[in-house]
Amino acid sequence: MTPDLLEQGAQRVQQRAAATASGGREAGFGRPATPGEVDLAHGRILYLEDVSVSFDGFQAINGLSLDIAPGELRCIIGPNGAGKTTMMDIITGKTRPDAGTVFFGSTIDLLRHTEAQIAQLGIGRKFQKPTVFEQLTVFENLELALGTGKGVRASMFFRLDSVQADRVAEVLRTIHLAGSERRLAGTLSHGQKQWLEIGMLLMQEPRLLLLDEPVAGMTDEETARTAELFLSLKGRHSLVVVEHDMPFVRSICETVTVLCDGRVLAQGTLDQVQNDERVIEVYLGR
Ligand SMILES: Nc1ncnc2c1ncn2[C@@H]1O[C@H](COP(=O)(O)OP(=O)(O)OP(=O)(O)O)[C@@H](O)[C@H]1O
Repeated sequence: MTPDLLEQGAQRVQQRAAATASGGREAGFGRPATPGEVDLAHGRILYLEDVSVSFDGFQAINGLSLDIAPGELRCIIGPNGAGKTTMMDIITGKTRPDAGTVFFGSTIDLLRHTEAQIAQLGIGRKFQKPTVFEQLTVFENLELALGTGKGVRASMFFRLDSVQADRVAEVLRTIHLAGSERRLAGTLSHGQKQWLEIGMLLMQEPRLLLLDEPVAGMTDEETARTAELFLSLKGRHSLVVVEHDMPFVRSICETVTVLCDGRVLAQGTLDQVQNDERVIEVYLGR
């Protein structure tokens, strides 16, 4: 364990003591926190310590510790079955670990929140396959993600308030779909559908985005534009990207984490981890 992790663990013990004395309110326990309340005082937006989960006796995650800084763009790589998807499932509340700690900022214990609450807290997840509404326009998909509560077909751009309209326009530019807002989503290319789905997540202004193999199936040009997109999101959002495409990883990431057998095997620049004997062994030696 790094000194950093030790220090944070000690801080959480203190917070737990405060939570006991106060009914948990100060520490953010026992109540759904609201978006925007993420406490970044300790320089971590996401923090996992010693997380484990097994399925029918198989240890899919095995003492996994990881922390992500606010605004960071982190890539997670690892061989098939390393536990990457299970890790995302744990962060988003889909899978409950048997042991360990998972915090959003310093005070929000994600293990005390439901999957729906975690999404509302500002953690957006994108699965590998695009899941946009193909029969709706690009604009309608984004509007739906805004959750205006209006009927989809009845909703028109000018009915949004100016802040919402500005937000849609900004997201359209960010995802390279400005000028395509009236197109049916079903007519978009695979890459454009992926960008639209990312845009739908951005409408919720997430603090943290979890992206599972975002460039799988994309053309080289779409992959390059996705790299630009992610680099433009970094800073304002934190991104955790699971990806097998190494040239893409190289184009976006400063720090790469290698998972294997449900834990962190190595971490560093892509060059550092690619030259690590243990990493070479798990990628080539099996
Ligand atoms: N619900 C489950 N029940 C049983 N085993 C599971 C379950 N979910 C995951 N596993 C197992 O846990 C291990 C980790 O799976 P996971 O999907 O997290 O790996 P991954 O790193 O995402 O792999 P890939 O790169 O192939 O997507 C695998 O051996 C998988 O078969």
